[in-house]
Amino acid sequence: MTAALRLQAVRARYGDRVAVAGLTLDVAAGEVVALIGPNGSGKSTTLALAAGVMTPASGTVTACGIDRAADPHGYAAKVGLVPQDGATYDELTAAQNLAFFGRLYGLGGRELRRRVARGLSRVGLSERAHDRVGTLSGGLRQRVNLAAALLHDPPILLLDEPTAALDPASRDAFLAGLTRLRDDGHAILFTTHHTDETELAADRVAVLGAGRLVACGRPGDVLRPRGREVLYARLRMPVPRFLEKGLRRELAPLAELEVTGNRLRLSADTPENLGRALARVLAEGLDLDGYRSPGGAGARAASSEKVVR
Ligand SMILES: Nc1ncnc2c1ncn2[C@@H]1O[C@H](COP(=O)(O)OP(=O)(O)OP(=O)(O)O)[C@@H](O)[C@H]1O
Repeated sequence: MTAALRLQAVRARYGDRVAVAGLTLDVAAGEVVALIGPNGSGKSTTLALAAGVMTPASGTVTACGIDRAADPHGYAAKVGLVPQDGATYDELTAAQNLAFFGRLYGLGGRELRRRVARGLSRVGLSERAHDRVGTLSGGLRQRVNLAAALLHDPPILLLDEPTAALDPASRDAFLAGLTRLRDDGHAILFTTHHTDETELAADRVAVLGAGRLVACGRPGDVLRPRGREVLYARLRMPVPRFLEKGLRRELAPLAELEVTGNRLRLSADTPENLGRALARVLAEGLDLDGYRSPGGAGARAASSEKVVR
């Protein structure tokens, strides 16, 4: 695969503090790469470098073959950024926000109106075009941010913790939207603190530690301890805290259970133990909407007969 975004031996510092210490990373067209790492490991700085809003101390950054140092305007046309705190104005409507960003890219008149309408439709917000962004839910606001980043049709999309403020259902919908953009051929780099998101939405995960790439590969290979089986399921109803605690204790000999919002994650050392643990979860009366094993064949309907032998 040819790289759409290429960071080569990039270093960046704030004063004396080195934030990125010689990073080489490619993202191909039609690929989603998740950037993870502890606080302060250089994720946001890497995105700022990739977005062309920060100049590296050394190394090169190219987007679709355009060198950011040689042609900053040409480079900017190739990348769209959704910053960590969003970029939209609460007092403006969704359409006014997009028009504002369009003008920054030199668009105007009929072409601007066309792009704004298309941008809103692309993220499913045509109906809310004239609502002030401050009145929208976090998930809808994030979709306006996404439409703003895509207004100039960049082939490369960069997102800094795009799901941090979203509830689990909005997060799933947002990640599904990223997958669609990936399937349309976009190269996508996003940062996250949630490893389950990398398994669900990313083709590769890049792990940063102190500004260096410490691991890079398929999420299952990089993040899952060898030989460990993982399964995700969506719950139709939240699990009461006391039940979650009791279940976690009961499952401990077989599997580890994690519940985040309406998402449940089970991991075990063998497929058999994973199946037994899932059977216990179902026997407990937990209503699952669907389950998915990242290494497996994808989403299937939840049903005890299918998995418990
Ligand atoms: N504006 C700044 N001025 C000085 N130092 C900074 C600045 N921004 C970041 N740093 C430092 O650079 C390093 C990398 O920070 P960065 O924000 O890129 O990490 P991060 O992995 O995104 O962290 P987080 O997960 O907390 O968002 C850290 O040591 C941080 O303290």
